[in-house]
Amino acid sequence: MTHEGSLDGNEYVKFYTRLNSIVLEQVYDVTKFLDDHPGGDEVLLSATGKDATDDFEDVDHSSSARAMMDEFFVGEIDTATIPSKTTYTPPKQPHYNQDKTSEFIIKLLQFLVPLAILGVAVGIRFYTKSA
Ligand code: HEM
Repeated sequence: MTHEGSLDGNEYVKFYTRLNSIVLEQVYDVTKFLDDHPGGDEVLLSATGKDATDDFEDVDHSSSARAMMDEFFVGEIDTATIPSKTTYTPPKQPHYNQDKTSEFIIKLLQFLVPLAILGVAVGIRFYTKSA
């Protein structure tokens, strides 16, 4: 499960908090709450894609704030499935022919073959004329 990305084509922002021990984490999508959050959108954005438990608790949110969270609850994820590091995989490059030798030979043939045909034609004409 990704922590930031696109859901049904709409951008969404999520953070998650610890729930009973460290096995499961609760994921919240706060995209629609960004503009309405009394603490501002910047703190929410800074808490996305990571465990925001401490950030959330540090503020000492009221019980009504905690009740509001249900609205943005997405689901639970197994911490074991969260990658500790996201590795960058570059997009696949089109395959370029690194070996330029075959390209050179083709170019050379494109030049030499018509020349050879012309040579043969001239040769034939020359010999048939003299005969
Ligand atoms: C779905 C998640 C969240 C909800 C529903 C929520 C809701 C609220 C609400 C209702 C308040 C007004 C004060 C109160 O009633 O406690 C508030 C304030 C605040 N919240 Fe959140 N919050 C959420 C997540 C977060 C997170 C993840 C952070 C930190 C990264 C954060 C940081 C703050 C801050 C800094 C304030 C301002 C406190 C102040 O001015 O005294 N909130 N939030």
